[in-house]
Amino acid sequence: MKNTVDFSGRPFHFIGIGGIGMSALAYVLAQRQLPVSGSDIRPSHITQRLQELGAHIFREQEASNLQFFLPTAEPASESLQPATVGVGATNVKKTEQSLKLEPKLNRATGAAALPQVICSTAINTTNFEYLAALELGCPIFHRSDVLAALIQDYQSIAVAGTHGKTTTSSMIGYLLLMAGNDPTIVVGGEVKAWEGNARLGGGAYLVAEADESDGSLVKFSPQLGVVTNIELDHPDHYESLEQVINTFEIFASRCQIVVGCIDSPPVCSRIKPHISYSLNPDAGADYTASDVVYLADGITAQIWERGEILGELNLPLLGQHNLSNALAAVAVGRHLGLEFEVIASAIATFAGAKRRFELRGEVNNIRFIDDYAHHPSEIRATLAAARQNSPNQRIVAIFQPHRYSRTVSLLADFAQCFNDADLVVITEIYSAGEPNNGLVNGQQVAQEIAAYNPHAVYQPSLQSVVEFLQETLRPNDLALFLGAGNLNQVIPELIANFEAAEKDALGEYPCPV
Ligand SMILES: CC(=O)N[C@H]1[C@@H](OP(=O)(O)OP(=O)(O)OC[C@H]2O[C@@H](n3ccc(=O)[nH]c3=O)[C@H](O)[C@@H]2O)O[C@H](CO)[C@@H](O)[C@@H]1O[C@H](C)C(=O)O
Ligand SMILES: Nc1ncnc2c1ncn2[C@@H]1O[C@H](COP(=O)(O)OP(=O)(O)OP(=O)(O)O)[C@@H](O)[C@H]1O
Ligand SMILES: C[C@H](N)C(=O)O
Repeated sequence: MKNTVDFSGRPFHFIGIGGIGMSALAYVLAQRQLPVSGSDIRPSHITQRLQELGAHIFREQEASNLQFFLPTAEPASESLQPATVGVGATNVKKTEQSLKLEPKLNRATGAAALPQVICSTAINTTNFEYLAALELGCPIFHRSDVLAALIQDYQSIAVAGTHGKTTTSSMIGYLLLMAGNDPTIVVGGEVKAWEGNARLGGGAYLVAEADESDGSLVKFSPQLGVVTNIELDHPDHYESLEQVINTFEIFASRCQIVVGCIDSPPVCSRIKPHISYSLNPDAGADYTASDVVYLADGITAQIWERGEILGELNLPLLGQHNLSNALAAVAVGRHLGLEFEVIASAIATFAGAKRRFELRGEVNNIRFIDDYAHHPSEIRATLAAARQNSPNQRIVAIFQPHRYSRTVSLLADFAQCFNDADLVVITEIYSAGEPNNGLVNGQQVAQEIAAYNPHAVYQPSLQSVVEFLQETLRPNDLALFLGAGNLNQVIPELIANFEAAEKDALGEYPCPV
């Protein structure tokens, strides 16, 4: 019999628990008082938050982690002995410390004691903890199997699309929260309103992000599906745009109702949404906007529903791409029966998700902004928003290409998406766990961009980026950090350095005697 995810009390053990999708599920299950544990090779504030909830987090990823679920702590069999194992780049060693761990988990007997092991796509089949779970006979699921089961448990809204999933799903979750529906929310980014990427509510609705990167969104059967747009973004999984479209068609066929943006040609012609939205008032969509005014701190627009005006929307986000995301949220809210006034007043206070055009600080009239853009269309949209918002500032775009597969496949598009930047800094490619195929590197990306924007330079490392920007940034610059990897780690250091330099310049520090 095919295993089904058991929410009745059997333990969950997440391999890769610190992932943005994995941790959201782990959070909700832990909040539902289910036994949750997991491991991750990268401790973070996200794993720390789960630990504070009582989840058992193993800092090393090794076969013996699973021994702690067995009623007796018999030494593992020879084949499981993880004296020294390699996990990815991490050689881990069973340590005395780990033997002292006493899991705060219920100790059922026999097979029932074994946890349901949940794996991220980032966990490959050579992972020793995964292999140990297989050998012990644990039920093994993918992250999407747990999400699919949760989606079945609620009146669910699943937000899919190549770009804008996290922003749109977070906005929908937020407006349902503000409307008093107490939703459960599972998204791919961190949102201030619920201080993270997940929230357990007591209401009937679940709002989830439906990730297409590994094709697993075809498992979901939500009442309401949203498709924001469709492009090729994961050549590591899809051979062509046609394959991406086919996957979204399967997803859409499993939704009772589909809300879609018909400004995206494949959504318009292939998904054919039941409820449509468009930035073009003449496109004949069910929802659209007119009288759009782009302000310094957001956007106002008149919102229309099937030819009738609903009223004014004040969106505290920048860029027409976010107005498009907001139209999706309005369409969903209206479909769920909310008054436009309730929707508009909620969206007016939506602060967005972290790392989505997030202002990290301002020093000496230099603004430091963090954005998750890692696809040419996302970079183009975000630079257009920055240019619109700051027509008189010098825009310095610092971009960390993300995945070798995406960079080589979309190189021609990356070359032409930085035209709105006055200066472009390109770093070495962030692997995201991919092997370096040797087909492309950051310097080549900078060279390709320079053919269209002559002010493109290559700074290979995060340290060289810091040194370069300290010499280059000047008052009235907008420093826009673009990427989904670890580039944004340099922002706090840069801000601190500029603050120190400013204090020096103001003579606030006594001169050394
Ligand atoms: C790989 C993958 O499918 N990632 C997607 C999945 O997150 P999750 O499944 O949690 O994946 P992770 O965030 O990438 O986080 C993965 C976690 O796994 C650890 N690790 C990784 C390797 C290893 O050997 N051991 C080990 O512990 C590692 O340290 C990290 O914390 O779902 C999210 C929500 O939709 C997507 O945003 C996310 O990125 C998609 C692609 C995108 O938005 O395009
Ligand atoms: N509707 C949109 N069209 C194009 N770009 C967008 C759109 N919405 C957001 N973006 C850009 O894409 C970035 C990622 O946004 P978001 O995280 O909401 O999308 P996502 O689909 O969850 O991303 P991913 O799946 O790649 O992690 C944003 O920081 C912004 O630069
Ligand atoms: C950023 C996106 N989650 C990727 O891994 O490509």
